[in-house]
Amino acid sequence: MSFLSIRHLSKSYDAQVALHDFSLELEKGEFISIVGESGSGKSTLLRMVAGLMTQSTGEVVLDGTVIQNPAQKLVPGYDQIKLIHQDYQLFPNSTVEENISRPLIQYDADYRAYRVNLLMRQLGLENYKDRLPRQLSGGQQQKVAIAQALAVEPEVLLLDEPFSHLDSIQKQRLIFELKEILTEMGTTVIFVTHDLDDALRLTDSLLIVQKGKMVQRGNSRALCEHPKTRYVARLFSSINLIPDRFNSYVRPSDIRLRTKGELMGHVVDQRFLVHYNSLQIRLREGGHIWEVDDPARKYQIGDRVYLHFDEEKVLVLKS
Ligand SMILES: Nc1ncnc2c1ncn2[C@@H]1O[C@H](COP(=O)(O)OP(=O)(O)OP(=O)(O)O)[C@@H](O)[C@H]1O
Repeated sequence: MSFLSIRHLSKSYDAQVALHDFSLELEKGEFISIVGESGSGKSTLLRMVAGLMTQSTGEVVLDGTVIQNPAQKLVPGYDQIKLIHQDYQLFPNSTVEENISRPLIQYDADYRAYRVNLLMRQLGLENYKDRLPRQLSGGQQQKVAIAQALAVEPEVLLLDEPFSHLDSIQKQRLIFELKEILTEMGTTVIFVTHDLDDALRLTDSLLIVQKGKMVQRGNSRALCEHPKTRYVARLFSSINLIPDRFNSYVRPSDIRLRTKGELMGHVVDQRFLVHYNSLQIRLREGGHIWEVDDPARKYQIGDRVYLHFDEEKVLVLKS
């Protein structure tokens, strides 16, 4: 049996289904990122896994124990399962050190000091230990909230877009640091986000949700090369609809530009990106605009180009 089993979990709010028959098995220490657009049921899922929301159907089992929901448990939630979201709440009149040590109040003082110092060191908070939350940046406050959640060494950590207040450099650094700490602790992690790049910084193990349903699970390569739906395909890059073919698409990176051929268009816009120029090309046939990579940076606005792609690169996708 897996360490964490989520079995046929569903949640409806009145007539609206927020999560539909969701199942997932995770081993101890496994990381998974769940990617889905806003409203796809990610937060609802995590709150039920943490025992903070009552499900409509299904159950969550952690290491053989059924997680009780708020209708069954007087004080909802578990020390073994911590949920961190972007609207963390620190104690405003307590220092960084006090905030992190609060959850350890019932532990031995030596252990408490050891654990708080370790977390402050791991998260680079040592120089701020005597500051109050309002004297910290958003990123530092977020680190304190993470340290607070990790103080009791939870077995499962649920991350609900906790990095959205941070700028991208801070976010990349924090995800990298967190990955090291959580791997060392052997924590099982579910990270939900709408941002595929963030998801992949934590783990290559992905699960995609759409409208409350799991649509696909796999590593980034499998999902990029064999997406089941347009939404999954578009997480990796834009896709171009092939004229006169049913639900068939090709990625900008799978198109080659030539000076002769059948599918003709004109470059109408050009953007410099790190590894290539991104071109907008208006097809002669049907006037569709395609996005195409130009790695040789050869073509300019106004140029006539011919577009080629291999048949094996064509993606046939459901909506
Ligand atoms: N308390 C509630 N009452 C009624 N509907 C709700 C409630 N909470 C969430 N919903 C609805 O359930 C659906 C799933 O919401 P949820 O917050 O789980 O999605 P999400 O993927 O986490 O979205 P986001 O990324 O925007 O946080 C949405 O359509 C939302 O409007």
